[in-house]
Amino acid sequence: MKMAAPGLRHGMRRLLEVSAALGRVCRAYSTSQAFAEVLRLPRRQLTKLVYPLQDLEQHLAPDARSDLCLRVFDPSLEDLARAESFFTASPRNRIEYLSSAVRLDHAPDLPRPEVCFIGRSNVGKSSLIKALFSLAPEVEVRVSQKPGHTKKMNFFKVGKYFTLVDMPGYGYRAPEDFVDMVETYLKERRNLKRTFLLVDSVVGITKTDNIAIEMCEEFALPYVMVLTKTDKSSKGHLLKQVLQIQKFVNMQTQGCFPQLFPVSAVTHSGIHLLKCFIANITGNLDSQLPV
Ligand SMILES: Nc1nc2c(ncn2[C@@H]2O[C@H](COP(=O)(O)OP(=O)(O)OP(=O)(O)O)[C@@H](O)[C@H]2O)c(=O)[nH]1
Ligand SMILES: [Mg+2]
Repeated sequence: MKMAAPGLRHGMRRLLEVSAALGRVCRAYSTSQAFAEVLRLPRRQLTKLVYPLQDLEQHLAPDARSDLCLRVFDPSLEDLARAESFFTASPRNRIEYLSSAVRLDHAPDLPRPEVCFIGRSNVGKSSLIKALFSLAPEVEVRVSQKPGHTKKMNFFKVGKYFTLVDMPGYGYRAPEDFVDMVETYLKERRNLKRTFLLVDSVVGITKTDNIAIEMCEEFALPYVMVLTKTDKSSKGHLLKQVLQIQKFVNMQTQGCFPQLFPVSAVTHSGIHLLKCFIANITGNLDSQLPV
């Protein structure tokens, strides 16, 4: 019998590792159908979908790899499967739109931990929330090609676990009362655990983004940078933008989480990891991961 070529042997070992992981995850949790399908993907596709920064890292020269913070938050496939369950609607886990508010004192009074999504008009905030809720298809999240579509703060309840808030965008066609509404919310919302600041990965950090970054820094908010629309760029362009934004975060910010979260609402790349991060920072993962 012929020996398998080294590359093939390596490939087979990987495949065995993946099926072992799949077995472990499925035994540990009643893994949702959708995530079980993700786990069945070939390794490279799985990495691209679930750990997009690790996928990009493979294309970096060895000396540039240390620039990228990609394992500060490094959950296992088991952690990801657990996080999926919070985002899966069922009669026992109701995921629903709660209410909208234009002023903080109109916001629902909820004891649960909250996270919010801010960013320029059209950057993809509502689309991202819609992608996070893909396993809760009854929740309606409105997206539009026209910038300035979301005019109010929209509150969504995720079971008994946490609340997500979709914000109006800043910049072009922002609502007039934007500053009062959003600044007051960010400054005073007591149960706000983390702010996700969305930046368009095609364009990079703009002047308008800088104003929002300065605001987060000034209020000493813990925030996380999410890079949207990663499906629109070539790998090379995306890599260039990611490295530039990473450099900015390393050199010029205090309150920003060091690891970037590239996502696509179209391919769902990075969405599972972000769900897991949200479950973790709201204190809902059994094994709290260091962040
Ligand atoms: N290709 C691609 N298009 C996206 C993605 N996310 C959003 N878009 C598109 O970008 C446009 C704006 O998306 P929204 O989600 O409404 O943006 P928003 O940040 O909520 O905008 P405002 O509510 O106006 O502040 C829509 O045409 C979306 O289809 C993505 O990941 N990939
Ligand atoms: Mg919107």
